Amino acid sequence: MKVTETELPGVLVFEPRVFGDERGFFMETFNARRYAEHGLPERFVQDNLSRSAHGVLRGLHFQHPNPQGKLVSVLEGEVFDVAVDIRQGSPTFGRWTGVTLSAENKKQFYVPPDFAHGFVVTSEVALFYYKCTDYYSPQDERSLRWNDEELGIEWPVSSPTLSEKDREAPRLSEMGEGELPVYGV
Ligand SMILES: Cc1cn([C@H]2C[C@H](O)[C@@H](COP(=O)(O)OP(=O)(O)O[C@H]3O[C@@H](C)C(=O)[C@@H](O)[C@H]3O)O2)c(=O)[nH]c1=O
Repeated sequence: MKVTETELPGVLVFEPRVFGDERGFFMETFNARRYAEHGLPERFVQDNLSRSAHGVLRGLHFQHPNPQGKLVSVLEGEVFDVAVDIRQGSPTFGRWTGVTLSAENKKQFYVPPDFAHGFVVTSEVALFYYKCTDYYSPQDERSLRWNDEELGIEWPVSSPTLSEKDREAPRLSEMGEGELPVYGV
């Protein structure tokens, strides 16, 4: 398994080993012991699957309190996936990093707890599959504006399809007292 660090400490790209043969291929999509060697928690408690059409953008999402770390991947199609450091006081506060995930490249992206996460679909359809370190908590879920100028995320799609919640999401500077996580807490 190849593991690549990004410019945001803790945000990692995994490329699992793929065993191809005349039947097709085999790969381990998660192995608690091996992923823990790279700092991931051994315990993931919820798995999610979403299907989206080309140009759909889901995000930027986070839970506070009760944050979720997410190990995300694509089973069909292709997305551009983004993690944003929203921890107040972090040396990399407000910075983002992104990676193309596809069924073909089989990359996985680890977005640690307290980072905002989002993706946009660049193929006709995408099946997006991810593991979470904590449970969905509707009262704690928050959305951050996908095109906040302060973040300057270079999305490959200019007029994405958004949920109502994501269309109305506040910018980072508009987040209220106690709505953002604090670095090191
Ligand atoms: C995320 C989630 C949603 N739901 C329900 C609530 C709602 O009625 C419906 C659709 O929810 P959403 O619109 O929030 O789905 P979606 O926009 O796909 O939300 C997801 O976006 C990506 C970017 C993430 O990082 C995820 O953590 C999650 O926030 O599914 C659950 O029951 N459990 C869950 O874990």
